[in-house]
Amino acid sequence: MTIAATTIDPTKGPKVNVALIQIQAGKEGGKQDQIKRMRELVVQAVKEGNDKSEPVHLIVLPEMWNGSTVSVPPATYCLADLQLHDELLANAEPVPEPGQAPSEWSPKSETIRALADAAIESKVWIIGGSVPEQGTDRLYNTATVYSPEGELIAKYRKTHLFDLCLPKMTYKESDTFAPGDHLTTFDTPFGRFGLAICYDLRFAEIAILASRKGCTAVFYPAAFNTHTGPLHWELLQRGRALDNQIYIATCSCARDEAAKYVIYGHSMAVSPMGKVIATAETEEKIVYATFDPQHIADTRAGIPLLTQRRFDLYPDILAVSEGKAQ
Ligand SMILES: NC(=O)CCC(=O)C(=O)O
Repeated sequence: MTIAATTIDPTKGPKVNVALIQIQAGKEGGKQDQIKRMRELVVQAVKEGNDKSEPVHLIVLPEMWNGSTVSVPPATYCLADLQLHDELLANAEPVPEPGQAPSEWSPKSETIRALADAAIESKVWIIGGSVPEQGTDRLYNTATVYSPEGELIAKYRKTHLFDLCLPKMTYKESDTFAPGDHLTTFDTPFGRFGLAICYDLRFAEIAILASRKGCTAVFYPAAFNTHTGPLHWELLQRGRALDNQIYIATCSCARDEAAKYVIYGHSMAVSPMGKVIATAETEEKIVYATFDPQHIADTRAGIPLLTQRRFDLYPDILAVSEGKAQ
């Protein structure tokens, strides 16, 4: 397998200003309250960017931010609590396909429509975090992307589900959700970007492929946990950025210490040199970062990983894992 490089060039083009909205989810109120808060924060991010003369081009929301109750917070997929399934079903909605006209969207797609409206209202690109998608027969953990015209540009169903068995916690996201079956990149006037969700960050291949396809950055809407977060969260992001010499950005929900699943927070942007360029603590906050193609160029010129890669020496990784090659 040759992972072909692309002609899309992340070392050229305009800078892009991003805002990562670390929204508080699930503390009180319901889905409509979450949607209302999301819209306020999008407006605030755009205003703050304009006030600083650094207009925000692209806004990111976290994983499962549209959840509702105190007792069963979003991103709590531990099916030891059977209520959870009902909760996710209650918040789930159909997610249209990219390119489908908004007039054809289901009236039940409330979060999707609100995200599209927010993009139009603020004339900004939005990565709408993820929501529970009601598919024809299964639920998916699905992220979406909107243009400033409110078009649904891309849709990504989490491909690696959070099934973890640690001494202090067991999660089996795959009991609730079905995995997606394809990876996603999307194009904007300021470059190509990769999109994945939370636990996907642990799978290096997604960022490798995104970088080979010419992405400037990979975005991960997320809701990491407080057991693994302290050791792994920043390390994974810096590793993904450094290996691929691209930007990496995560957007988490804010922390609620009283929740059953305590979210780590610490939304973050990391440079191609592996430096944390912007981050939050645990509270609700908007994190701002600028991605500069020239910095990608300088990093790649100084440490020429791309031209030194020896694909002639690397075996066909997929074939090896399938037992078709050694
Ligand atoms: N929502 C998730 O995918 C959580 C992933 C996580 O916490 C991890 O340790 O991995």
